[in-house]
Amino acid sequence: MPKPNHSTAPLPFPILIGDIGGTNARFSILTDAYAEPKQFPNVRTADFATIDEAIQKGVLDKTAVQPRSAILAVAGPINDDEIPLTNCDWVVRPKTMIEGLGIEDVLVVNDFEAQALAVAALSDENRERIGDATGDMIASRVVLGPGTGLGVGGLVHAQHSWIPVPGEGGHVDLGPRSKRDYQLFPHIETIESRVSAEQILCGRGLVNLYNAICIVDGIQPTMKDPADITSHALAGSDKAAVETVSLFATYLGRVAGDMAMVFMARGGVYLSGGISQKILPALKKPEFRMAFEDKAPHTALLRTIPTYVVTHPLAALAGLSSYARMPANFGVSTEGRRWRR
Ligand SMILES: Nc1ncnc2c1ncn2[C@@H]1O[C@H](COP(=O)(O)OP(=O)(O)OP(=O)(O)O)[C@@H](O)[C@H]1O
Repeated sequence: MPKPNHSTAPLPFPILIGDIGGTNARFSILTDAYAEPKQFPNVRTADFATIDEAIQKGVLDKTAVQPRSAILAVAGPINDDEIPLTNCDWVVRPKTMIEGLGIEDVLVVNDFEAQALAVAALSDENRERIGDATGDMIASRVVLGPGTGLGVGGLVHAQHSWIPVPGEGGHVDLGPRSKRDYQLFPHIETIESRVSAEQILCGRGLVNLYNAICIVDGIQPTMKDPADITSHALAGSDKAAVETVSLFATYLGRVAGDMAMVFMARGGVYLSGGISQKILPALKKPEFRMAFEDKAPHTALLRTIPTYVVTHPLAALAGLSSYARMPANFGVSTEGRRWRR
């Protein structure tokens, strides 16, 4: 019977690497520490009843390589032998995987830990800088990802290693500051009467903010899809959409600046998730960076911290691969989330 195991011994190669999102799951296999990962086509989670079936049909049936271990990044807390995913019906059951898929060792981590691992070493081709602050200081970092929700992960640099810190940073309070904020915030849909950052800084949050603007300005909302709002905003073809994305950039800058202070992220703040890349031109306008730096009494500190949008198409997989190759460079906790035959 497979058992939970806290071993920090390296996982044996070949290693199956998986980034399991709500809509898509992405897989690759690392055959050894030096080889390029063997990449498999994205799997749509809705196309398979279980993750085990998706791994069998989407990966194992397509290669002669039998992985001995697996590292899987999932959206959601890892508290038990059964890990339900936040935005799809799959349940990750490492014990069942070990029994059914010929894998002997499974480590499950949080999706934003994987994103954090990725930003330890991201080359310039895989990121786009926002603002003038530059530098690749070996120092703590933060990643924020507005997508279906708002994920936040810290990457603390301590004792010569990178320590990813999973958390629920997307659920911090977000408060009004400007006169316009005070008009709009009473109309932002709350969660148990609270405006958490995720009520605004994600796909449905964009719609929430757009609706509040329409209410205050007395206009009929015409858009329900976040992608419509951002495309009208970028094209400059709808005034409320333009303001929505401008304020989204301001609020994202505000929360990103807060996270930078919490983690003393002199190494940089990285924006990932489905939305950041799509609104890159809006993030390059002054609002994001102004809000990021507007952190008295620490404005001078924030001015020195670089901010980037992650443009790597498979950043989480890249982060997990770096860890799988060189586990000694990272302080990844395995307690309660590693299972071995
Ligand atoms: N062009 C766009 N502008 C604004 N929002 C968008 C755009 N395209 C997608 N979105 C929103 O982004 C969210 C999806 O984000 P993301 O791609 O990060 O998903 P995810 O939760 O990581 O899931 P998965 O990993 O399965 O893709 C949805 O709310 C979607 O409506």
